[in-house]
Amino acid sequence: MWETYQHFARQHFPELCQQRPVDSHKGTFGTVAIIGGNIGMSGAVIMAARAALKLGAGKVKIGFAQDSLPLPVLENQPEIMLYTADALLQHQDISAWSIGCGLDTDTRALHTMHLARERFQTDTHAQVVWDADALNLFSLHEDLQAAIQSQHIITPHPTEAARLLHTTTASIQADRKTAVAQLQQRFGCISVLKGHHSLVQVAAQNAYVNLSGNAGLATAGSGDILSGFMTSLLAQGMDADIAAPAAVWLHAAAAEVLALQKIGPIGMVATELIDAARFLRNQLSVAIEI
Ligand SMILES: NC(=O)C1=CN([C@@H]2O[C@H](COP(=O)(O)OP(=O)(O)OC[C@H]3O[C@@H](n4cnc5c(N)ncnc54)[C@H](O)[C@@H]3O)[C@@H](O)[C@H]2O)[C@@H](O)CC1
Ligand SMILES: Nc1ncnc2c1ncn2[C@@H]1O[C@H](COP(=O)(O)OP(=O)(O)O)[C@@H](O)[C@H]1O
Repeated sequence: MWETYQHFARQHFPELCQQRPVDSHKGTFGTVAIIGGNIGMSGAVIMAARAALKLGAGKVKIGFAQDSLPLPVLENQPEIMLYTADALLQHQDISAWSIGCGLDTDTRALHTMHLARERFQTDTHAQVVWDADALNLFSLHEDLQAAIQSQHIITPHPTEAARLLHTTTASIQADRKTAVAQLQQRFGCISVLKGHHSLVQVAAQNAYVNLSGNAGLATAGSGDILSGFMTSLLAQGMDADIAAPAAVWLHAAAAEVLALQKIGPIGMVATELIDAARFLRNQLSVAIEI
């Protein structure tokens, strides 16, 4: 039943199909940092962090854009370490970052983005996925865009893309291929335009069209889960130009797995994608001989 997925992944994303080395340890699979989660949207970073952990990252840390921690421990995921965003942005052991889920655009969020700009303007080799309100803040405060490096990934949905390109959602949707190429050119980084048949533009001539997925993905937090998956693959050592399309494909394929199990598309919730993607990734590596 899973052969079609195995076949596709082996052809397009062989890195997703590799088994874990027998002598691996948690350091082998990197440390993820998820920055965002302003007051009322702690759930966004928690979802992204759980997605990163369960897709195989060695360690996962959350940095809440709040003055103090909203909770001392995640009771249903105590493996995840909790910090304020200000504290986590000082850590030196991070393999990959996701910045923006549930961040909001208020003065607290802006303060976090200024700290992020300071860090990534000098830490130029960092792996970063910019998502959600980080993108909205890039639109509102163009000076923040100095943080973006060529190996970074931006993941706007059509309305975020419209804000970034100072146009309307309708015009983005009218010509999505041109829009994603403009994002890549304008921001000089890997660009993902989300939505039905998400597009990934890695370089001027290098676009990937994702055909997996279903409308079950149209649910709150689904993008936060994608951000967690993508950052997890980066932390595990995948190059950004592969991690971006691979995460887009796996995230959408997980929705297909849930639909096959009759958990969706109607009423599927974002966190359900996590175990489905973990299941699928393990299926992909099952029959591979190294
Ligand atoms: N539990 C939580 O804490 C959650 C927090 N979230 C956060 O909420 C913040 C606001 O994000 P939102 O995206 O909800 O708000 P936005 O105002 O940025 O965008 C939502 C609107 O964008 C348009 N849009 C999105 N996808 C589209 C598509 N494929 N085609 C056409 N139009 C499309 C729709 O009009 C939609 O109502 C973000 O920081 C996000 O991370 C959300 O992820 C939901 C869950
Ligand atoms: N109709 C659809 N078909 C395929 N994928 C979809 C559809 N609607 C949404 N998605 C996917 O779901 C995710 C939604 O992300 P986003 O809009 O950022 O959600 P949120 O902000 O709630 O986390 C994206 O990966 C997008 O490509």
